[in-house]
Formats: sequence, C-alpha cells, structure tokens
Amino acid sequence: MDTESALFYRQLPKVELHAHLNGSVSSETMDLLMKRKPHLNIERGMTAILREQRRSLDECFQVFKVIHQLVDSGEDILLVAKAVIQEFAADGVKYLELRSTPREVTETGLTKQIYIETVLEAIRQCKQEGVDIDVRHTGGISTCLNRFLVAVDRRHGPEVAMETVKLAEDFMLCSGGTVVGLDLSGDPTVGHGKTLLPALQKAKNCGLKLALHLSEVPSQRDESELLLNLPPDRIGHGTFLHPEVGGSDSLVDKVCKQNIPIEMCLTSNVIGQTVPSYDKHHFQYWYNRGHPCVLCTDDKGVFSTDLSQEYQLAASTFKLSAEDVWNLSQQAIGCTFAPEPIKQKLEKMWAELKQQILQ
Ligand SMILES: CNc1ncnc2c1ncn2[C@@H]1O[C@H](COP(=O)(O)O)[C@@H](O)[C@H]1O
Repeated sequence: MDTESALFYRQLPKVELHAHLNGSVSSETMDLLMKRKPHLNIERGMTAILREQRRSLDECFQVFKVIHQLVDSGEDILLVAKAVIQEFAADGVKYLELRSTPREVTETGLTKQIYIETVLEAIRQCKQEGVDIDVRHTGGISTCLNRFLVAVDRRHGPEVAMETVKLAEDFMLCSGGTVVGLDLSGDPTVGHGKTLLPALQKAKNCGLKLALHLSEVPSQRDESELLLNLPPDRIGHGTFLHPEVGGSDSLVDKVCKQNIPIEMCLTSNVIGQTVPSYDKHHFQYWYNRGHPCVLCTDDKGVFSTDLSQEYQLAASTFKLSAEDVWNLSQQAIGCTFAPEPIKQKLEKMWAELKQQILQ
C-alpha cells in the first residue's frame, strides 16, 4: 500500500462489527503473553498466519486452541481486551463491537462470569483513559465506542449455549447497555444449528441482538434455512448463501427481504480458503445487489490484518472509488447494535470528517 492511500484508509472513520477477542490479539501482545508463560513453549508462528499463507479452516481453529492456552486468566483477558480496543482505535475505528466466548479455567480461578466482567472492565478502563487523554490533549476521541457480544461456541452444544444465553441476558440487564447481543460461532463443520435453536430463540425473546455465523462452509444450507427464520439481526460471513456457490434462491430471498446485513472478512476467508481468491469473494455478489455489507477483520491477530487494510483490499479488488469506500464505512453505522442516540452521534462524526478526509 503506498503511504498516501495507507493514510486515507487509516484516517477513514470505521465501524468494526465482527472481531473475535482472542483472534484479534496483536503479535506485540502475544510476545508479552509468551514471556509470561515460557513453559508453554509457544512461538510466534503458532499464534498468527501470514497474509501470504493459506491454511485449512481446521488449521485456523487449531490456532485458537494455542491462543487460549496463553490467555487463560482474568489478568490475561484484561490485558488483551484493553490492547485490542486500543489497537482498533489507533486504526481509526470509532465504534467497535467485540465478541468473545466466556471460558472457565479452574487452575487460574477464571469463571465465565469473571470472564465477561473482565472484558467489561477493560471497556470501562479504555473509556476512562480515553476521556482522560481527551481532556489533556483536547485531540478528539482517542478511544472508540465499545459494545460487547457474548459468543456461543457451537462445538459446546445446546446446554452450554442455553447457559451462555442466560449469562448474556443477565449482563445485558446490568452492564449499562454494553452487552448488546449474542454471537454464534465456532468450527462450522461441527454440530447442527437446529440443536441450538431454543437457546437462540430465547436470546432473541429477551432482547439480545443476534449475530450468527451462517453458511461459512458449503454444508450448512439447511441450517441457514432454519436459522434465517429467527431471523438473525446480522450474518457473519454468509459465504455460501447464493446459488452460484451451492446456496439457494430461497436463502438469498430471505436475506434480502429481511435486509439482514452481512459481515464480510476478506483476508480471513482467503487465508482459511473458504474463498479461492480476493476477486472471487462474495462481497462482490452482495455489494452489486445493493445489500448492506460490512467489512470486518474477524481475527486481526491470527490473520495478520487490520480494518484499514480490509477496506483498502476491497477497494483495490472491486475498483471502489474513495466515495464508494466512504459510503461503505458510513453504511456500517446503520448495521450496529447501538441505540439510536449513538448512531446519531456516529453519523454526526462522519459528517464532520467527510470534507477533511475525502477532499
Ligand atoms: C475464521 N472464522 C471463524 N469462524 C467461526 N468462529 C470463529 C472464527 N474465528 C474465530 N472464531 C471463534 O472465536 C473464538 C476465538 O475468540 P474468543 O475466544 O471467542 O474470544 C474461536 O475459538 C471460535 O470459536
């Protein structure tokens, strides 16, 4: 990327809606964690995949297992969550919805409750520190607005999913609006979404927004048919929804009629080889239909990317003008799970920055 366009993408105000906390840990933070736990013998190449490399999805999921060994206490979670938020903010992200799967680790005293509380504490501290810096330097907002989605890992089955929904509901009610929704993620080749329907339905009924990974691999057509009836509020990936790649018109109809935004993660999909190359990415299909598409990073640490690079990649691959790129980043505001006043605040921020950045 030449420096001038790199600056444009960095300065572009952005919204990040699909970021898994443990997949987003930077190599700098990983180095710190590895130093703290030398007995694990984990090296850099085990926690991140270079942009040029290709892996099977299964190999990508092995990487998360390694990272989970490094991040296994409340102290670790506070460290990674704060660092990830600060890195997104430094990349020009103005609003971030982080997602993470609460875990329990007996040896360190970590419980799922403490896990979520710690992420919320990290968000609180970043807000506090951001405000402080803002006051001292009067230099614009130095952190981003944050919301949190509690993640259900599909591998753990329906009972754990139901427990997680209950936990998410409790936190939605006592987090002052920070916990806004539920994510369904995990290895898409494991389990079937129909067993998770009661938990997802319960989440929806209690007011949690649903961001569901759908059709990330080709075998999920029936599952997507079923889950789209809920319906979800956003779709993660949606790589194999349309008929050209083995999806169906019925799936496309459901997504379009309900106008469900799709979170798209170019680098992640190409490295994980669910998409053969950038120019074959399904972004093109949905963008050409005028459907709301939100560019996201997925796992910026594991896939060695950041949101500025994802915008730059989409622009160069699909020949988007600066105005198109601007509209894409602005459209993402409407796809957030933020309440109306926050959306208005973001719209105002975009309007104020437009002249300065697009000139
Ligand atoms: C590559 N595409 C993907 N598809 C599905 N699930 C994914 C994912 N990338 C990440 N995760 C989910 O996020 C977890 C790591 O972050 P947290 O420990 O929750 O913060 C992974 O274990 C997986 O469940």
